Amino acid sequence: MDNQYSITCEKVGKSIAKKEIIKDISLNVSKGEIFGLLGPSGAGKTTLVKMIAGIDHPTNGTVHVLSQSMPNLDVMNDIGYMAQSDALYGELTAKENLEFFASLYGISGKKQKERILEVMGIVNLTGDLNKIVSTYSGGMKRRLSLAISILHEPEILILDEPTVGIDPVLRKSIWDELRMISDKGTTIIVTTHVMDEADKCNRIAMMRNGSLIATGTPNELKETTSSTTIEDAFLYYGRNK
Ligand SMILES: Nc1ncnc2c1ncn2[C@@H]1O[C@H](COP(=O)(O)OP(=O)(O)OP(=O)(O)O)[C@@H](O)[C@H]1O
Repeated sequence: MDNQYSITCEKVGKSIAKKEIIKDISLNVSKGEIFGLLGPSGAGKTTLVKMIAGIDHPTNGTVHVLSQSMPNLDVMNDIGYMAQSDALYGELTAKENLEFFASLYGISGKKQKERILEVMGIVNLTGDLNKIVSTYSGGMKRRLSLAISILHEPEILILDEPTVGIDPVLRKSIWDELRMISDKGTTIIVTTHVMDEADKCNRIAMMRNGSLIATGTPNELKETTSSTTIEDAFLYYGRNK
């Protein structure tokens, strides 16, 4: 196994109830990259990231994360996963939510207190630490979910539509946070259907109907298709593949 990559998918396929949802996907993600999976609703982004996160099995092919074949319980401790819908305890405060998840990761005592303050600082929610989560706005919940996913300082961060339903100002602040996290060496996979977000990734894989239609840096994809925007490049590949 070539371990220059943090994540490798080789000929990955997934069928559910005889329907082929993911078709023959191969991709590599390098350490410290922000890798975007871009595609319309139903393209298969969530299904693919669940297999990378080790929550689901491929029907065909292999997924390796940190050189280990997935699913693998040990590697799952090195992964932070933020699902599409927030998995938070609404009746508890943000601090209580963070304490619960920190305990699950075996972070306790002084380290737990420090880390909770650190991640809430990163997502700009320090002043809201003691508020009940059900009183949070949608954007605040998304940011709290992000804080939880990075609590244990995972090497790999998998974010399924982290900015869906979030206004442009908050979206920018989340992207600034992601850039900061990746600069520290964390490998990030992020799914999105927002074309201008894809432009912020180091590399993108464009998905449609369960297949990859193109992979490259945003500039490569635009230059190869003589497009000025990622949206035009996506439309080009959609027409021609
Ligand atoms: N458990 C399941 N049973 C049957 N079909 C499923 C199941 N999970 C996903 N699918 C189908 O697989 C396809 C891909 O779904 P997936 O959620 O991976 O897409 P997506 O690109 O993440 O879309 P979105 O952006 O809307 O979340 C869809 O057609 C969906 O209906």
